[in-house]
Amino acid sequence: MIPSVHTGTGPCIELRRLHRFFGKTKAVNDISFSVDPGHVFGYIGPNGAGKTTSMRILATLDLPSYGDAFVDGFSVVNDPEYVRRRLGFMPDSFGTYRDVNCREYLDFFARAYGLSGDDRLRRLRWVLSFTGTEGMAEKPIRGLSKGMKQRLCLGRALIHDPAVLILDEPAAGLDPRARIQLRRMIRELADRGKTILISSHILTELAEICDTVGIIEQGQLLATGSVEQIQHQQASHRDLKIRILQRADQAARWLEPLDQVDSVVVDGELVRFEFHGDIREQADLVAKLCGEGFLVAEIESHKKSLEDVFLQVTEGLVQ
Ligand SMILES: Nc1ncnc2c1ncn2[C@@H]1O[C@H](COP(=O)(O)OP(=O)(O)OP(=O)(O)O)[C@@H](O)[C@H]1O
Repeated sequence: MIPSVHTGTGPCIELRRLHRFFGKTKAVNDISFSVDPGHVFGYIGPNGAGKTTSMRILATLDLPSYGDAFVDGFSVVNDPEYVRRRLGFMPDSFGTYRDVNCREYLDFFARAYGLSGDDRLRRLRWVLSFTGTEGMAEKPIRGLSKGMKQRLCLGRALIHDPAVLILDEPAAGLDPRARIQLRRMIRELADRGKTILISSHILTELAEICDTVGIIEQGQLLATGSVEQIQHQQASHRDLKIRILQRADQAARWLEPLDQVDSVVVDGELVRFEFHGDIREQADLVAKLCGEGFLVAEIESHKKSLEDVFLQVTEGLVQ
């Protein structure tokens, strides 16, 4: 019996120096990372970054040019049969099974995974209920909305109760409510012990549900860590607005030559500038201003938004 959650002690998903070349295109160019059991890893990158290629390798649908990927320590190259039973893959495009209904569709995949008898029926009932598709069970797939098709596709990935889920842009094309519902489902699956790799173009989309994110561009991992860590690493640049009672113009002249200060603008009592430093250095700066006798009355400090961080890390390069 294959366990439905990870039972070992090592990482549940691991990419080790993974490479995949298509002619001259380095779709995946030396990517390594690992995902701990029960964690959600957000794989974020612009079009053509290499997300789908690496996910397809993990799902044993393609092979690396060099390197390897592992599920529960089993290699996608050497043990693809084992890996396939342990993971559920939701591709970025839904297959064409227009004339079968949802129950028949899920039943087909349940049988393909070797489920039979009461086990199969129980699993079908659970998947229809979890994905909120039970009301659609007898409806032909051709009549489903995009959101319902995505739910059914997630149901297919879950039908054999895999420990690992690889979800390639599951939220693409969904309306805001459907996105929120999908996020809730993914978080619930992680809380039940599933290990999840999920891709998106949009960092903010995944920020709430991911334990860790990796930002990928042109086949390379540019940054990895929790959303807070990445934001902190990249947010060495803040917009500061300081209200200085009296002598604001003198304070601006004092600030201008400092290495960490740029683009100083004075507007009455307000002094606005870009500050290249962390929160500690910001505190030091304010202390020095006070030490110089300036009456600092208010401070507003704006960290970079997640969108800004994403744009800063990636260069918008397409190959
Ligand atoms: N079968 C293939 N043959 C040739 N080139 C390919 C093939 N599959 C992918 N590529 C190329 O590899 C690069 C990475 O593509 P991939 O689909 O992995 O990116 P992605 O991050 O998933 O992009 P998107 O967000 O647009 O789906 C692209 O330049 C793409 O054109």
